Amino acid sequence: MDEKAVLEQVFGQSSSDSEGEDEEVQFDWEEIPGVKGLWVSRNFLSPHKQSTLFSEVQSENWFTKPSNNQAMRFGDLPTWAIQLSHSICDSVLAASDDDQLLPLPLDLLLRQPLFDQMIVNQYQPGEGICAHVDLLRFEDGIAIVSLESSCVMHFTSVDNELVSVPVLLNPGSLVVMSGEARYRWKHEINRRPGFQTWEGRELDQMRRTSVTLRKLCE
Ligand SMILES: O=C(O)CCC(=O)C(=O)O
Ligand SMILES: [Fe+2]
Repeated sequence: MDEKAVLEQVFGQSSSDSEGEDEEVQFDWEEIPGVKGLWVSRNFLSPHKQSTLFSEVQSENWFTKPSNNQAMRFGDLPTWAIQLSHSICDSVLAASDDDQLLPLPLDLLLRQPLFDQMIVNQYQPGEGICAHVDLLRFEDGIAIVSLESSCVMHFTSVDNELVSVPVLLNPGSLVVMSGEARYRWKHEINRRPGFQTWEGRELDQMRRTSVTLRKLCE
């Protein structure tokens, strides 16, 4: 049985086979050259799905003033986050092809639950996150969904700080990191003036909301 058939037995048919056009899981994965294990899907969420997800986040009432900028959940995630995890799984699955690498390795994709920890960040213009490798208390296989404003996330090699790879995270995009990308590269969002340039142009900064999903180590 091929890989896709195994996955469909475990998860059922991916929603891309069964739902309407707007629900279709996009198949636009891009492997970032130079950073093994780093993949981006730029059209992961349609504009309609982005606004639905954003409303779901806002209706949690976590971000009632700008100084409240982060919410964390462990264990049981809200229903919308579980649905988001399923969409991530479907999207990775949709990339499976006979001899193509999957954006997330199969053993990570098959674990249950796929994610049991979530951080939602809401960054005002100018705010970002310092270079870091995610804590080792989290397993391999991390996903980040971006909403509202684009930003450039820089990946810097732990072994050679001079090597920095910029990745554009547009609203509706999904990033997954595993293996080297997760353990051997730091990621950072520096939104101070001069650091958010893409294709020679400084990005217009607005508020940015991100949903990061991870799995705690057993
Ligand atoms: O907000 C983001 O896009 C990244 C968040 C992150 O890297 C983290 O919480 O570890
Ligand atoms: Fe991180």
